[in-house]
Amino acid sequence: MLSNSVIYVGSENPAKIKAVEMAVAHINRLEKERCGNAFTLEGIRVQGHAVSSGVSAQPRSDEETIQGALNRCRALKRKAPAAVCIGLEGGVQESSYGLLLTNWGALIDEAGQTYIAGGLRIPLPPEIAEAVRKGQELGTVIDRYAHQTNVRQKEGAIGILTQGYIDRSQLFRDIVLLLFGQMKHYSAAKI
Ligand SMILES: O=P(O)(O)OP(=O)(O)OP(=O)(O)OC[C@H]1O[C@@H](n2cnc3c(O)ncnc32)[C@H](O)[C@@H]1O
Ligand SMILES: [Mg+2]
Repeated sequence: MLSNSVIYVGSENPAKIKAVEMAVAHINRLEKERCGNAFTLEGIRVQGHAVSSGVSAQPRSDEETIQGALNRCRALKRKAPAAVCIGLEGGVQESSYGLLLTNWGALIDEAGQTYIAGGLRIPLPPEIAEAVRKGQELGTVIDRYAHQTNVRQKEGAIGILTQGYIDRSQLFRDIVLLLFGQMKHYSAAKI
């Protein structure tokens, strides 16, 4: 059990906050099945706070995207030193297979240990990739592509490009599970 009853997320984007809530619910279900009461997040509240990512609005490499996730959780940790803080960041990465959609997360635990984890990645279609390479934000380009508004706060580019088989919250949920999983693994008996 965490001593602090709030987990902070460095964003007010509902897709990201929902992702952390989904991860917490998944862990509680899993731990109940395993009767592993040592690691429960029962009763934990998830709270979003807008903080600066400290990188460009559209990170263009894994390095920059990881940095953005780290900056977000470090900014939160300065505000709430005793809490678990999470930063989630979307970005793109150039490859010989096209421009890839990428997502990264970072978590600082109660003891101050930092963990990072990456998410699923798929190539962006050439017309989206071209617009992003020219300097536009993916969030803007995907809205135009999907004839929708605020896709980034809903199913995300991943949801649009996979017909909703995987949406942005599910993608970030898995990243958050990788973060909590590592936290549990490396901090073992402490929780
Ligand atoms: O309020 P914040 O937390 O900043 O949420 P955001 O939607 O802007 O998300 P990010 O800053 O993490 O994403 C960086 C950029 O990549 C874009 N992006 C990344 N993944 C996306 C997705 O799945 N759908 C739409 N836009 C995405 C987003 O619009 C930003 O321009
Ligand atoms: Mg942003």
